[in-house]
Amino acid sequence: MSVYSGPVFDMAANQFAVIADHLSIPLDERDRLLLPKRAITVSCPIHRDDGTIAVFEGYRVQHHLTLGPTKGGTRFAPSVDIGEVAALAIWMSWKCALAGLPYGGAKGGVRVDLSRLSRRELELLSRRYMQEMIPFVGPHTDVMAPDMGTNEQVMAWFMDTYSMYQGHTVTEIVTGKPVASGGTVGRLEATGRGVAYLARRVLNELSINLNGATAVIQGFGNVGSYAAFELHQYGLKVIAVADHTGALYDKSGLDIPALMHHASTHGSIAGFSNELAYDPDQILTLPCDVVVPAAMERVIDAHIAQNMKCRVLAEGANGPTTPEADLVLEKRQDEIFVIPDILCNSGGVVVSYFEWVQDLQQLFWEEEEVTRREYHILDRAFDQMVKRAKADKIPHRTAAMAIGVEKVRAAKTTRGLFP
Ligand SMILES: NC(=O)C1=CN([C@@H]2O[C@H](COP(=O)(O)OP(=O)(O)OC[C@H]3O[C@@H](n4cnc5c(N)ncnc54)[C@H](OP(=O)(O)O)[C@@H]3O)[C@@H](O)[C@H]2O)C=CC1
Ligand SMILES: O=C(O)CCC(=O)C(=O)O
Repeated sequence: MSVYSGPVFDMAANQFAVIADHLSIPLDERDRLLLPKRAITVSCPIHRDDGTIAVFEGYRVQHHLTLGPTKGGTRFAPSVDIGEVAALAIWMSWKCALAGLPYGGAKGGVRVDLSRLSRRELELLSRRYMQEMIPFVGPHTDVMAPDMGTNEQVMAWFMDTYSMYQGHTVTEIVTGKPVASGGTVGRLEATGRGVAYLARRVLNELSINLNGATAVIQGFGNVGSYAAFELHQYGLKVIAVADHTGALYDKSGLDIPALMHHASTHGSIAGFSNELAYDPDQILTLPCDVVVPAAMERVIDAHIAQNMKCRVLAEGANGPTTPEADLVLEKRQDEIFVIPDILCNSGGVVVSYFEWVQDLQQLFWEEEEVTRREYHILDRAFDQMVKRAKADKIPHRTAAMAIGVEKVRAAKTTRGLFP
């Protein structure tokens, strides 16, 4: 029996089967492409503030090393298990290949409820996780980054722990670090910025006026808040936002800069306004122009997909749409334009790549250059996806993944890994 199981892994495997059928990949090649190269499980003991010892389980899955080091975020959340991490690593592979980055996919995480950790305990856990991973990561082996539940500070602790072990500063071991510790300008905003940029591109192509267009955002962390901010800057009204504490709705548009300030000082959107409180279960089906899921996987099921009333689904989260929902959205593709996750949220890893390149060269770029290059890569991948979808008469997700899988397969084939 495989160690990889669970609904998120099944989803990644199911999507891959669709692509493999579409590309007529022989059955005996499929496991080699799908199953991860390495999966590492570690125990991370820490001394709690009350003097007791607690042990947290950590994971890192490296999907393939064919194109270069593996690359991907680290998630701290109660849901984390090896199946979820493996699925996220596989998606990273198709995402990096679609964007043309010299990486395989990876993902890591610790199963932990952050609401139960003090800042000191979080630092100990972050450092212990990296310490346990030292034999398996490196600037040319596997480069970590933030994901749900981790941020610039956690990346700085990772980098510091690795550097102390090496005896010198190794900024290129992780990306998404603070600029003060070798990070790049523009990484903090990159994922949300990319989501908003692509959503705007689709709105323009659909001839929808940005001024007065409306958006709904689920998740108000790194991705959701910066996507909301950029859409707001473009002139859209962000009419609803949700995080795990609840939702806010204002048909005339929420004050996004004020909400970002509130969320950064209070840790969530709770307490921003009682009058604007709304049912979080209803927000994905609100009538609007753009829906951005930017929280968890599998939030859009077939029922929600059937009831969505948006023109653009811009997937900020990884894996927000179930395969059953994809079948519904395929039938509704003239009504709803799907920008699939591996394209839509790829601005994050694209700018992580720029951060790694800058750290390796010790030559740092201006923000204008970072963002211009990010948008160039997103536009190129978007064009390739749309062209492929039209040519093969397939949904956008199938097209985007087919391009990614083909590139990985071509690299494996030319290196001689297949007979
Ligand atoms: N960070 C990055 O650069 C990238 C992230 N992604 C993906 O984007 C998604 C979000 O990541 P990121 O923004 O970094 O994570 P964060 O931890 O910064 O934010 C996650 C947000 O989702 C909210 N949330 C969690 N559970 C729910 C729920 N059940 N309903 C509504 N909201 C919920 C959180 O609320 P609360 O804070 O109240 O818990 C928080 O607002 C993930 O799928 C991640 O894999 C993809 C590419 C890059
Ligand atoms: O920035 C990176 O390296 C990875 C970001 C990430 O985890 C993702 O794209 O899902």
